[in-house]
Amino acid sequence: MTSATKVNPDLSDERKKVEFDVEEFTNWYYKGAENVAEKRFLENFFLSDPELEDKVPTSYLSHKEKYENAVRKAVLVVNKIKELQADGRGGVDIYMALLGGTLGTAIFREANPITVHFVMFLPAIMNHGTSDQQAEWISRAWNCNIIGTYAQTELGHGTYIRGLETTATYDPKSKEFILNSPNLTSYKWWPGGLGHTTNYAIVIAQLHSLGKCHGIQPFIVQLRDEETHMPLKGIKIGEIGNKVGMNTVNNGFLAFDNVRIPLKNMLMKNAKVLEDGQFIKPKSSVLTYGTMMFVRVVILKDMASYLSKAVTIALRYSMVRRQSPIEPNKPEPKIIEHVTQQYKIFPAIAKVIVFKITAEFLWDMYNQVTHDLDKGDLERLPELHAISCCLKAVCTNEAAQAVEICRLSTGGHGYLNSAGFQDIYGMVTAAQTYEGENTVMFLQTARYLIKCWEKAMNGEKLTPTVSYLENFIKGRNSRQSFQNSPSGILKAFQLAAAKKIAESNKHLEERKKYLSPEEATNQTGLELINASELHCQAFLLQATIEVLEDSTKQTSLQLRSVLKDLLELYSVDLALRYTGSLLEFANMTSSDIEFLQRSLEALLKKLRYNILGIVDGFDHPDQILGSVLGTYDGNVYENLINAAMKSPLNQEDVNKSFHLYLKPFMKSNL
Ligand SMILES: CCCCCCCCCCCCCCCC(=O)SCCNC(=O)CCNC(=O)[C@H](O)C(C)(C)COP(=O)(O)OP(=O)(O)OC[C@H]1O[C@@H](n2cnc3c(N)ncnc32)[C@H](O)[C@@H]1OP(=O)(O)O
Ligand SMILES: Cc1cc2nc3c(=O)[nH]c(=O)nc-3n(C[C@H](O)[C@H](O)[C@H](O)COP(=O)(O)OP(=O)(O)OC[C@H]3O[C@@H](n4cnc5c(N)ncnc54)[C@H](O)[C@@H]3O)c2cc1C
Repeated sequence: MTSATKVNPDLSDERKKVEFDVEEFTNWYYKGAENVAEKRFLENFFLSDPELEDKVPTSYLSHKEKYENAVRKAVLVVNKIKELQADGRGGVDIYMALLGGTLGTAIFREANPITVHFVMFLPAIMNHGTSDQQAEWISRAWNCNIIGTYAQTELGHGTYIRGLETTATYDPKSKEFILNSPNLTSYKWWPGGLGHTTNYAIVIAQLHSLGKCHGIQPFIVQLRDEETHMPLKGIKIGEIGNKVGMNTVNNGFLAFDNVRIPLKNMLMKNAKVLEDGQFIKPKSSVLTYGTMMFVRVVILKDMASYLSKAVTIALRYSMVRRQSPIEPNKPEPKIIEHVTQQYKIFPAIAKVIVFKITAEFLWDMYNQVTHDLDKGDLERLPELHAISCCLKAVCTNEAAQAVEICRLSTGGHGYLNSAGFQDIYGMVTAAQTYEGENTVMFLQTARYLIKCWEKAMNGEKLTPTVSYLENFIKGRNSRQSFQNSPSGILKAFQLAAAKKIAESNKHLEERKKYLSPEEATNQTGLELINASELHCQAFLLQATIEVLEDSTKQTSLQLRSVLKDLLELYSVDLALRYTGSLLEFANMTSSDIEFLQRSLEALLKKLRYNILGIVDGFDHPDQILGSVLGTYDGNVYENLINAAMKSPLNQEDVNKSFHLYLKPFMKSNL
């Protein structure tokens, strides 16, 4: 962690003021010293390999060079993982660490080009394949003998997947499916790695058999020859072009012209087609959507990781950058002394902890529900779908906003690629759209909330994430005055969510009197989103309060007290961001707002000298941060000039454009 160079005294002075044991926080954050040791081992194992180091910063590479460099590294990384596994080290977790998160993005900067193979292609075979299909494909895919993608989205449809247009028509004579892209809008568009990396895909297509359409189903399709990598007959394939971020991913397009695949290539764990073409329905049609749910769950953890990098860069920089005297005739202070600067960064640090805790909570819930599904029990599937949709939306939206604020908090230098924000921003903003566009995700949760509301009104028992609606109906919370504490703010959010759900339902029902249910839902969309967001914020706070309470029982008093301050900061900031809803629905008064404002300011002050310990405790080595502004030693000005010198333009004193264009132009103007 410590750098060999001399640490900027401004930063070393700050470190002396931290009142808790940073290593204790690190062990708490990563759930044990063993996990920390493993994390550090992995970081060192991968980041000390000179083959994985970029001689020229990747931002100076062309689109093609970036891609080729990323594929080279992806192969190296998987080979290194196999090396570790041969030594009996690690399992699936190693892959997770390298597909996204901090280690993966440190190596690839923009993204790992084969992430979709591991997080979607393989899980789709595991979730939707029969045991025979798993036996045929899993080990080849796991060993990367074949590399696949998940081809669902088309030029014309991404959200409304029932509207996909690619067809898979069963031919009982040859016992094959014939895949076709009937028009331009049916071209697959976006799948990660599809352009030039993958040779297989899970293709989601409309199944036609015996003259009937049976809706979308997953098929495993070979796209390229395993030796030559040439696209197979009838397959048109390419890359969709460069993007805001994630440029190493090679997202692609794909079209089929009478491509035949055998019957056994439809993934048939749920729905089935028999040899004679008869279609056997799945237990539930939404089981086809399982792979998307898995990724929505892992995205949350990813958001905590990316944001933890952004806040580390912003805070360390703010503790060495000096600008603008606060008192006339006094020296220029560190910019962190400007209270507005503290407000830009401290609440975002609290968010990292809240997102991480909730991500782990959701991961446990996902494992429980999928375990139940394997036994044929689908009861908690709608609840998991609903909570994962709104969490994906809130956490990616908030991470994107917070990363941008962190960038702004570093002024002009933050706009440089070498500051590291651009790559982080590219990753978090992509997640607002992929795996379900966020507005659509909020509406999915709202659909569930309205159903729960109706159930609760009928006196039916609700599942844990919505049980507060029962309490509301029984009138337990409604008369309470607003309490300025995390649990008081939680109650206010639950009350506001319940009232907003009730109000949306009322307006929905009114509209249903003269509109179709679907159009009534459309007209009520703004309120439904609002209800969904309030519900999600309540859940994030509740999960954090419960986990913090439990997990800090064994920690030192000093650490517990800082974590308590961070939880208070998170909840006070949350309440202030939602004063409109809380004033409207949760017995909040204007004097409560004034009090919250004072609490916010007091908490910023209280955390001022401990907050560096938290970002240091995230334990990101300089290579993970990849930022000239965030290095542990705080020598930002040396880093800035060193990074500038790596610009290809700085490798010569005079660029040829001077002789070609500028000189003739400047002389002719004489
Ligand atoms: C550190 C860690 C590193 C980690 C490692 C890095 C990881 C991070 C890298 C990732 C990299 C990925 C790259 C992006 C990969 C793509 O983006 S793949 C493409 C993803 N596409 C989408 O998500 C499309 C979004 N659209 C949809 O999900 C659905 O079509 C919609 C919006 C839910 C609508 O579908 P629909 O059939 O019209 O559904 P609808 O009529 O609204 O509802 C029908 C019923 O199904 C239910 N339902 C809908 N969906 C589901 C579901 N999934 N489950 C259960 N029930 C469902 C509804 O609740 C509803 O239930 P009822 O109310 O009727 O009881
Ligand atoms: C970086 C990246 C990687 C991706 N990787 C993959 C991949 O590997 N595989 C794959 O199959 N796909 C992938 N995708 C595609 C992605 O899943 C879709 O882009 C996403 O689901 C949104 O669909 P869309 O593009 O059709 O947006 P649209 O649905 O067209 O959204 C456009 C607007 O319409 C609104 N809208 C649409 N429907 C509704 C509704 N019902 N109610 C209210 N508003 C609505 C949306 O809110 C949005 O504002 C990727 C996308 C990106 C950006």
